[in-house]
Amino acid sequence: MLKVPQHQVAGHEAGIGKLGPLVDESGRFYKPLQGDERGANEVAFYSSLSTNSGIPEHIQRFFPTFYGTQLVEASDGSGLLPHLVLEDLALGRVNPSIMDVKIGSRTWAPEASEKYIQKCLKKDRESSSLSLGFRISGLQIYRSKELGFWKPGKKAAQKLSTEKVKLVLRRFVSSNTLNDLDSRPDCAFASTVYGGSTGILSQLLELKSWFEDQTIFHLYSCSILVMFEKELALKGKNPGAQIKLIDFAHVYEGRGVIDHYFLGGLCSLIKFISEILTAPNECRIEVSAKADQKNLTADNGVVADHKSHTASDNGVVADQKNLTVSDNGVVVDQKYLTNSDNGVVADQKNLTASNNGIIADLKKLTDSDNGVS
Ligand SMILES: O=P(O)(O)O[C@@H]1[C@@H](OP(=O)(O)O)[C@H](OP(=O)(O)O)[C@H](O)[C@H](OP(=O)(O)O)[C@H]1OP(=O)(O)O
Ligand SMILES: Nc1ncnc2c1ncn2[C@@H]1O[C@H](COP(=O)(O)OP(=O)(O)O)[C@@H](O)[C@H]1O
Repeated sequence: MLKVPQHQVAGHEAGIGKLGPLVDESGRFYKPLQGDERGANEVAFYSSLSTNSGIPEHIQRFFPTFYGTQLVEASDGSGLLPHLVLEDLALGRVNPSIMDVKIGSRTWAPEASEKYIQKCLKKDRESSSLSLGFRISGLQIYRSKELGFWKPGKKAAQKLSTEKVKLVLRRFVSSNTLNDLDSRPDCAFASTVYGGSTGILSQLLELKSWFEDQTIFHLYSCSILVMFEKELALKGKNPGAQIKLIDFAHVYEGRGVIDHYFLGGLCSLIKFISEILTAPNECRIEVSAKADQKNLTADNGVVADHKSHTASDNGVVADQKNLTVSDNGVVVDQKYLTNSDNGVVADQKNLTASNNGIIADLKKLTDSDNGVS
């Protein structure tokens, strides 16, 4: 018997007349295949995963197990429809706190249609994607038996300001999680959930080290699902802190190029989580938009990371140089985010001269979005 997942925090939801994922009791998660290339993309990605020698075993564990596709009764009542059959990541968790973090400052693949790009660009601008390199697509934080979960609506979660996103990363591991965002989070579970050799930070760092090398895939609009169980943490037990990569409808071939969008967003997330571990009590709640932006520009992690790559001279630099001259747009995009008032124009002129598809992207970003400074 298939039912609606109890702990879904983002994405399309099953309901009356609504197509969304379903779960069974044996621990399988059925995600309906989108009829267009998104469904085909995701199947192709999962099908290639286990046999792809470029993905080491210790990285394979970050993906849900894939059990193929199956025709099942769709949740919207439209009859039998092919679904991806995946491991149900919430199986065995009683009251999990879950956060869906969509990684990347840009969430559309290069092949996307103009209409789809506009839709994504709007969401990227209106969320923290453009400024932080990631956004919270949805979340639930377990509070207590009496209070249940704090689960802001999907749209509300996505519209959180950059400061609020940082605050939510703290609330996620706090014991004083009331409904309002004004209370100062105590970060009581930061060290057990984010920290330690098996904690979230350590897992994110492992993923990062792979993304520093891998050039097989570019994962647009992919999410990191972050999970743990507060009740276990309270009992002094292992809280089951875990990250998993999900949503591969917009995977694109890497063609020998580093996935800078994903890597940049991942570094940014790592930076904020590291900060929580090093300074769990330093929580600035009120910061003016301008100060916030300054802070991001100077200290956003995406930038810092690129700086450190540059300084470390480890091949990424050469890569970035190639990317710049080969009109890839990634580096320029980073520049755009970093120094919107310098250098970018020259670069964009070069790019425009080369007249490829990426220029159009940059134009969109430039013409209509030069308020990011
Ligand atoms: O339609 P919406 O507004 O729910 O958008 C979906 C997004 O939900 P959101 O509201 O941004 O959380 C949804 O985002 P999340 O997975 O929820 O982060 C996807 O971006 C989805 O696109 P696709 O199926 O991956 O191509 C988006 O679906 P499409 O409408 O583009 O198919
Ligand atoms: N394998 C899984 N097991 C459990 N929950 C999942 C799994 N995959 C996704 N989810 C839940 O469903 C949500 C949406 O998943 P996603 O693949 O992004 O769908 P969509 O393409 O509709 O956006 C996630 O935020 C998560 O809560």
